[in-house]
Amino acid sequence: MPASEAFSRRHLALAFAILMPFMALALQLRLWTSIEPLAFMLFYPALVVSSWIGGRSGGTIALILSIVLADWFFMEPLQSLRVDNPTHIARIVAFSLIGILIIYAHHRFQLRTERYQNTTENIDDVVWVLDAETQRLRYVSPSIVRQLGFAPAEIMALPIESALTPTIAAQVRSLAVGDTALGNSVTEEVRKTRKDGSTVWTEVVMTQARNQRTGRQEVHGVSRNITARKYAEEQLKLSEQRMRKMLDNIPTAIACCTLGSKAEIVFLNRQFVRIFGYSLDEIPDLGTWEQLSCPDEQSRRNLALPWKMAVGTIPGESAEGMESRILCKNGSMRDVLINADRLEDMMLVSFTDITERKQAEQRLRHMAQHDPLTDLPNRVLFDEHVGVALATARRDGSRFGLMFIDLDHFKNVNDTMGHRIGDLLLLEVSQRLRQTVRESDIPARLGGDEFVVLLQHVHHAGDALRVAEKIRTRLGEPFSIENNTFSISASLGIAIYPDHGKDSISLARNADTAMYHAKQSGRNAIALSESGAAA
Ligand SMILES: Nc1nc2c(ncn2[C@@H]2O[C@H](COP(=O)(O)OP(=O)(O)OP(=O)(O)O)[C@@H](O)[C@H]2O)c(=O)[nH]1
Repeated sequence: MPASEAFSRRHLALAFAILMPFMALALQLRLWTSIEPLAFMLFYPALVVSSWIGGRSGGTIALILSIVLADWFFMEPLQSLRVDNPTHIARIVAFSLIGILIIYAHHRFQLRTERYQNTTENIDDVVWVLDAETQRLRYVSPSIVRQLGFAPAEIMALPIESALTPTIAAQVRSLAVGDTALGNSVTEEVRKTRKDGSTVWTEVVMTQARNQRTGRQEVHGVSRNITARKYAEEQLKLSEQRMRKMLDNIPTAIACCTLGSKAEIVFLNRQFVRIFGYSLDEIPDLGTWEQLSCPDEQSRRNLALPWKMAVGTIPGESAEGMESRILCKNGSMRDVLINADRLEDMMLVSFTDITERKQAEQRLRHMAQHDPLTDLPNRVLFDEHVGVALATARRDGSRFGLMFIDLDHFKNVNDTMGHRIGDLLLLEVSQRLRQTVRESDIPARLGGDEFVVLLQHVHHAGDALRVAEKIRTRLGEPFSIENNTFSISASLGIAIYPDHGKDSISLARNADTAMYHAKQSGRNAIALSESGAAA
């Protein structure tokens, strides 16, 4: 009830209490001079005030008093009242008014009492009032029986530490010394022990107050049973802890981020930190993570794409399978497969480390395309390069050359110095080939002692012949392998696109034939294909 309303009601009641005796006195002085007026002057204020304050008992007193008053003062005169006498009519009206006011006041108090009792007795919350000065509970609502198993009287008899718990008692004390005009309020959650020994969680809201009747400082409290909510919260916390533990122990790196445009990262599992080296403090949002982990535009796009795709999906759906290369904090690169799953209010992005798988794939691919002894491209890869060179030359109208190289009498090396020295010689030959040709030219080993070089951007046959001569000279220089110094020679055959063939098969055949001619001419020689393009 607002203070101003309480103030006006109280003053209205007091005004009546003062006014009515005077009114009755005036009437009595005129009509019943034989009765001592002061004798009933006391009854009127008593009647009004008892009804005003008293609730049920006050109402009962008011009723008894009104019967006594009516019987004592009104019955006899009423019988002698005469309606043709204006003074008598005024008396009847005045006494009726007094009666109505008493009944009205009593009715208001009954209503208020009932409302108050309904509120405090039927709700599960416990309402209590503490006198700040005595530090004792002045009122505890009956619902305390349901909440703690104690009767209100039992609780009120206890010191506040036991009745309200030491935490609440401390809060109450600090509120009690504060300025009540501020109406400060404190909320605290505490666990209390019930009479049967079980525990109950309560949320206690305490407010400074001043008793309007007595003017004493009080603390009003409402204790609400929140055991069910606490249990649910604890279950939720446990389930969250379990979930985090599970996420921490899976081999996939996980990042959870918000759905907003900033995509703030709210959780990283242990595997994420272990793989990439970044902690949550270092990558608060997706933008920062992209800047740090994606050195190039393409990987940045690949990293962000699953996020963006999943944001557009409905909760529960996911965007899968984008591969990206991530730069880790320690400078190493990791290949990851990124999946994004949209949850209700956030995004769960998982990174599966596929670096080893990628490396294994790379190794297999390399093995399938390279010669194991010299690590030069093998026939498979060489054919791919020739295919690309053909497409480019056809488009640009440019030329390229195919050069076949076969070592002369290599069998002798194997036979005289052993297969191992033969292998080392082949390795050395491959290195000399690499060193002699341009970066853009592609040497390869077709098998045995047969090598081939793809000569890119040849303007005319003379260019290819010059390279061939360089190779022939370089291979003719002495080899020094495991304290064995010896010399070999090689025969080389050249075919130029499109002069000696317009496809890879005819080019290869013509280069091989030219090489055969070089052999035939006495070895350690170079021969240019003599075949025309039609051959
Ligand atoms: N050490 C070694 N020898 C190989 C390898 N592959 C093939 N060879 C040998 O290389 C020799 C190739 O000989 P050919 O090219 O037929 O004949 P050549 O002795 O070189 O004589 P010309 O070619 O006629 O000058 C054979 O003896 C093969 O056994 C290899 O990987 N390592």
